[in-house]
Parts: sequence; structure tokens; C-alpha cells
Amino acid sequence: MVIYESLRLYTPGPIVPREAVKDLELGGMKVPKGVNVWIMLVTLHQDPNFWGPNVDKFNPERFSNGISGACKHPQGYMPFGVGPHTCLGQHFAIAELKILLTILLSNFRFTLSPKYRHSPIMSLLTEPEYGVHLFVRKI
Ligand code: HEM
Repeated sequence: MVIYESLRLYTPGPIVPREAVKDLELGGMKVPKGVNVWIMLVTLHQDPNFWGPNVDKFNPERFSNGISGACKHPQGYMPFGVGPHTCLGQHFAIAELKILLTILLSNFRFTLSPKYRHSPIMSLLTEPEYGVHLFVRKI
């Protein structure tokens, strides 16, 4: 749930691009061949119509009944993209994150340093603008 919520609020790859290979109509809008359509995952992942009013809050519990329990739209959550080009490494990535978090949290305690400034920015990837200043204590 913590991993799902982190991928929602701080989506690592915030944009999924697609190119129209022929003239088409998308949601009533004409899209000519060759036009690039950007699916803004961050916008989907922070739409209060899909997620409810507390969309800005980091709340892993929202996934307690799975993705369909957390998000009202079936395509409202796609941190690993969608369709035939969906992320090939998604299951590996989730397994890796679970193992890493387990190792880190069973060996260290983390607290935020007063230097920490919360400022996620969106470039090619979502990044912490001023880094992540933490105090790390061995347990
Ligand atoms: C938290 C970690 C990761 C996130 C959030 C992520 C996210 C994404 C996204 C959004 C796409 C584009 C999907 C689309 O266009 O619909 C993608 C593609 C891809 N990812 Fe990942 N990814 C992650 C980790 C990994 C890992 C660990 C691997 C390999 C071991 C991997 C391999 C790939 C490959 C090969 C593609 C291209 C698939 C294609 O174009 O057919 N990813 N990923």
C-alpha cells in the first residue's frame, strides 16, 4: 500500500507519450495522424473526481481494498503505463522495492532533517528539487 501510494503521489515517470498513427477521434476530439498525445499520469493520479477530496494526502490506506477500491476510474491509476507498451519491469520493480524497503526499515530508522524542503518537481522523471535530507540511525 505504501509503494502504491508513493507511485501515485510521486509518479516516477509522470508522462506517457503516444503518437497517433492515423487520424482518429479521442473523447470527441479530432487527433490528426502524427500528433503526439501526452497522457499526464500526475494529473490522473491527483484528480479528486477519481480519488476523492483528500487526493493530496499521502494515505497508503486508500489502497486497503486494492486499486479498484482506491480509484473510481478503471484507468485512473497507471504508474507503469498502459497498453502494449506497459512497463516490462513492473513486477520486478515492485518485488525489488518490497525487498529494499524491508531491508532498510528493519536495519535503520529514518527521520527528516530540518534542512529537508518538500518540493517534488516534474522533469523527465519526478525528482526532489532540493534532494532528500534525512537522519539515518542504525537499529
Ligand atoms: C518504480 C519503477 C518503475 C516505474 C514507475 C516504471 C514506469 C514505466 C513507464 C510509465 C513506462 C512507459 C509505459 C507506457 O508507455 O505505457 C515504462 C516502460 C518500460 N519500463 Fe518501466 N518502470 C519502472 C521500473 C522498470 C524496471 C525495473 C525495468 C526493467 C528491469 C523497466 C523496464 C521498462 C521497459 C523495457 C519499458 C518499455 C516497454 C515498451 O516500450 O514496450 N521498468 N516503465
